[in-house]
Amino acid sequence: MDARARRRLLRIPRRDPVAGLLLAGLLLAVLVMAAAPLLIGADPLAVDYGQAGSPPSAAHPLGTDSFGRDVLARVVHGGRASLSTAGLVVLITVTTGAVVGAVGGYLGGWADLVITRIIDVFLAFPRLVLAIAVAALVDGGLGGLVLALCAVSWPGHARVVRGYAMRLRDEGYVVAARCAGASHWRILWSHVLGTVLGPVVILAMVDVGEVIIGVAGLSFLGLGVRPPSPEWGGMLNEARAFMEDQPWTFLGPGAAICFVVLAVTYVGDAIRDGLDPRRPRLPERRRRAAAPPREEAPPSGAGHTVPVLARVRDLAVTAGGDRILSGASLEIRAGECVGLIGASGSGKSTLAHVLMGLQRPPLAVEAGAVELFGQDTGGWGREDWRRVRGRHVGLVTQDPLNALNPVLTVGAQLTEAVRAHHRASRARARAVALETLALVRLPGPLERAYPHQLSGGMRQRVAIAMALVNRPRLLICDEPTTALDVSTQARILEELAALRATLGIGMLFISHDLRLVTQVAERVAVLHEGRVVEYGEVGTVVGSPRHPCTRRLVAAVPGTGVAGSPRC
Ligand SMILES: Nc1ncnc2c1ncn2[C@@H]1O[C@H](COP(=O)(O)OP(=O)(O)OP(=O)(O)O)[C@@H](O)[C@H]1O
Repeated sequence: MDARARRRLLRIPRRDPVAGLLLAGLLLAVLVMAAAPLLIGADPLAVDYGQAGSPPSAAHPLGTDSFGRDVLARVVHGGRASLSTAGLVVLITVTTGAVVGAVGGYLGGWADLVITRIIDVFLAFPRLVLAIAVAALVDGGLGGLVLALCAVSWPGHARVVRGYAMRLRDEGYVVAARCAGASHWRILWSHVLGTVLGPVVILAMVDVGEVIIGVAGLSFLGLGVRPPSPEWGGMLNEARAFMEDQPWTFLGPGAAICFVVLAVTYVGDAIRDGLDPRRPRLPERRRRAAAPPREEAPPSGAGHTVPVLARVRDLAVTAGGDRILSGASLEIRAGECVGLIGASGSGKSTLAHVLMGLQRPPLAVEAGAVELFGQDTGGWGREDWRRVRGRHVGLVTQDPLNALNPVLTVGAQLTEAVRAHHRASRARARAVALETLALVRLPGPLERAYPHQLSGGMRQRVAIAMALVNRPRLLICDEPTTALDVSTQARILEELAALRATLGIGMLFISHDLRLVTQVAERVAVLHEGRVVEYGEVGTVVGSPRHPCTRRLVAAVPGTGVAGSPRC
């Protein structure tokens, strides 16, 4: 677990005081159970018929049962059996499920087929019925109970882990590890199991509650811990006959089961939320009170009265305490192209995401403002952003394969994009889609192609068509040509410039290559460590760069003759 995850875990009691209290209660309960022989004087097995069925008193705070045994001592000692059995079951099931699921999902083929069939067989039976059958078959007291609960619990874990492993199998870093010659077992251990560990631990926490109920349930049915040894489920079973006359005999174990199951489940949930770096630290946007705009932004086409399409003012963005953007400002006017340039990690994509309202926790806007079409986006809600994204602002990213759905044809995706914003018939939407394909110089029949059937350049054109299909007023291009070869890059740039002229749209062109920016942009903003350090006409910025970072970027363009500092 990395330091950030540890910090997030330690912050849980502050973020969620109820979880903190329940965790403290659980730890206290475990401590009391562990030190039971020292703390509780009464013997949980000592029978005293003279005291049988006594109500709670100073000598017996939870009363005695029908054999005169101290209920408090039995609850505390019984908790040791319940919790240790549950812990053992969870440990075995999580390990088995993770290993089996990871092997099946990662290896695929016959191994996966056999594993999934076995999982299916286990999952086909109702959990409790299967557990009862196994426990009855083994008839081995505590050992049989553990075996029965493991038998019904591991398939659920295996199925979840298998799903993760199948996805991870084709992840770039796993493929890279394969290409580097790593063995299957090494990849399984460090890449697959290492990655699924987080979700598996969370699943295990949530499972603890269910297993405690399982232990209690089987013991209640006489299939677990054997009398006279105390165990919560077994105690409930014994108390059943005396429920009306001696209610205290079932209140103790009943309350213990309820508390532990509720506390473990709640704390498990809180840990899952706490470990998820995408969860917000505060309810989103609590800081901002501005009313969201209910009016749709002005439509594209004739009649634009707002010259500035986007304005970013002193934008400060953090991610879990780290500053990503600090006081970034720029504006994009209708019809112009602004280049945003900076070294890797300077915050370019983050700025683009904030402009599209796409930032997710841990990224948080701490200060400053983003205006789109003259409106402050600070108070916009999900629906406001949905109406603007794709309709008035389009985004083109550097990886079109990620932006396109692999199982839908190009035509279907373009049509869907039109219909997301317009009440257009399928035929009308298709006509717009074809028109847009022509605009990016792709032939109409391509609408029937799937993304994987296209070349990199064609895919990027489709991604541009997707961004333009609703004729937005502002296009954000986040390194749109990075993944392309030089000649395709040049063609795409020419086409973007032509489209800008034809459609009259404003454009933010993000790149780390100043040469590209000078080809398409009129003005350029240089981003360095989250700050716009230089902003102006391309000719001025390139001709007489003032900031060392700009000088470095300019120096990297052959033929400029400007000396740059060693580091940007
Ligand atoms: N979701 C996130 N959580 C935490 N940190 C993030 C997140 N997104 C971005 N960052 C951090 O913000 C910084 C800027 O990232 P960003 O992707 O905006 O840079 P960039 O200039 O676009 O880089 P590149 O040119 O390499 O794409 C980086 O240090 C990155 O680690």
